[in-house]
Amino acid sequence: MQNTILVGPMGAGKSTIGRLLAKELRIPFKDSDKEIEQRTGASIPLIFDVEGEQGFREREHAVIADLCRLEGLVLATGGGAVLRDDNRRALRAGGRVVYLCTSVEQQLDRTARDRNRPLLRAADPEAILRQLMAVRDPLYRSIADIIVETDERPPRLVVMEILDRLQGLMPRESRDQSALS
Ligand SMILES: Nc1ncnc2c1ncn2[C@@H]1O[C@H](COP(=O)(O)OP(=O)(O)OP(=O)(O)O)[C@@H](O)[C@H]1O
Ligand SMILES: O=C(O)C1=C[C@@H](O)[C@@H](O)[C@H](O)C1
Ligand SMILES: [Mg+2]
Repeated sequence: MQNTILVGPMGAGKSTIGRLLAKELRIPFKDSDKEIEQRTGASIPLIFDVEGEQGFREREHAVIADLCRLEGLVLATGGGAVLRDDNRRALRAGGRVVYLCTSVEQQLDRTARDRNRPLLRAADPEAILRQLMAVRDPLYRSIADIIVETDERPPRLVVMEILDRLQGLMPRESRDQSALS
C-alpha cells in the first residue's frame, strides 16, 4: 500500500490530521519531527540551539529518506522538509502527497500557544511565516497530488476530504498522460 504524505507550513495541521487519517485508515502514523527527536534524544528547539538550522536539516534529510522507503503509512513532515530537492524527490517517490494549504493568519493562531517551533521565536512571527510561505508554497505545490484547504475547517472535515479525494485519484502515470493529450 502506498504511503500518504502530508506537507505544508507550521500550523497547517500535518501532525493532527495525519494522526486522525492514519486512525481512519487503520495504518501506522509517523511524524518526521518526532522521529528526529527520538533518534537524536533531544527536542527540536535544542537541536536548533546546538547545531543550528543546518544541523537540523541534515537530520531531517536522513529521517525523510528512511521513512519514505517504508510502505503503508501516513507520514507527517516538518514544514521545511520540502526545501531540499533530494527531499522533494524522496517525498514524491514515497507516496501520494497531500498539501495542507493554510493562510498565514490561521498558522499564527494555531502556533501562538506553542514554544516548540524555533523559527517562530523571532520578534515578528507573522513576518517570518509570510517569508517562509513565499518561498515554500511553490515547493509544496510542485510535489502535491492533491491540495486541501484547512482554513476554518475542523480536522475531521479535512480528513474526510483527503479520504474522498485520494479515492478518486487516478494513478500518476494516467494523470500525466491525460495532461499531455
Ligand atoms: N483544521 C484545524 N482547525 C483548527 N485547529 C487546528 C487544525 N489543524 C490543526 N489545528 C491545531 O493547530 C495546532 C498545530 O497543529 P499541528 O501541530 O498538527 O501542525 P503541523 O502542521 O504539524 O505543524 P509543524 O510543521 O510545526 O509540525 C494544534 O494545536 C492543532 O490542534
Ligand atoms: O517550517 C519549518 O522549517 C519547521 C517546521 C517544524 O515542523 C519543524 O520541522 C521545525 O520547527 C522547522
Ligand atoms: Mg507537526
